[in-house]
Amino acid sequence: MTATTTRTGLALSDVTLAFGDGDSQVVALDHVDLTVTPGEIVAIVGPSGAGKSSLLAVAGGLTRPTSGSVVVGGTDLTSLSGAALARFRRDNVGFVFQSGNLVPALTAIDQLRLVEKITGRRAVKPPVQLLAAVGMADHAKRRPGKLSGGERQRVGIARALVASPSVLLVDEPTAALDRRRSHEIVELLARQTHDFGVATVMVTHDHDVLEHCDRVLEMVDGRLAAV
Ligand SMILES: Nc1ncnc2c1ncn2[C@@H]1O[C@H](COP(=O)(O)OP(=O)(O)OP(=O)(O)O)[C@@H](O)[C@H]1O
Repeated sequence: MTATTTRTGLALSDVTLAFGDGDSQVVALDHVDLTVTPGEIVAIVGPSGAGKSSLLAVAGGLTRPTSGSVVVGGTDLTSLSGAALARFRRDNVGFVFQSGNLVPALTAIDQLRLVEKITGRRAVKPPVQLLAAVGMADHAKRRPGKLSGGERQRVGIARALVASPSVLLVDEPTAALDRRRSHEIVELLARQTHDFGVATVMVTHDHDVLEHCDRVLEMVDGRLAAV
């Protein structure tokens, strides 16, 4: 069996996330069900304050839901204690943020090697190959200050794949990019999702890039619905 068929992606079942209580209670996620299979990229759109970032935070084990279950690669995150959850997240969840979130002092290749060092695990593909897969082989020795926004985003995507995560969570990856680069980045995310068999959830305001995704869902008032 390949790694793809043994993994189970992401499953959120009846997830609710509430902040505060009484009159001031805010329900950020309201009985959300979401299953993303390995090799599938799902886009989440929706108005500001609808709960999109909350969904990513809960799916990645950064925030515990008030109720419901979150299963990543077959493990129920709600069953893990703090330290175990942090370890699990490090080894199984990849995050890609708006601007790449790279370490300024490190070259592109060293951003990837740092993850190998921190996790103590060798990447499934060597860092050089991961950089080549995102079209950054020629820029391996450059630091973020010498890269464009799109290039930084590519390195961020390669870095998120180092630990061979079950789940890739992507927040507004095209916010800092022009139209052409936005298409390139989301096409790349979709290709890597399919090639690596990772279950990807991407939050975006950019309706232009939705064509590259396997499924589009809309979040309104903490609820998810098909578009
Ligand atoms: N730590 C918190 N404490 C209290 N309320 C919060 C907290 N985090 C988020 N919220 C509230 O939960 C709701 C959902 O917020 P969330 O950031 O998930 O929305 P979003 O769809 O990502 O918005 P945007 O598109 O503006 O980033 C909002 O009403 C927000 O004010």
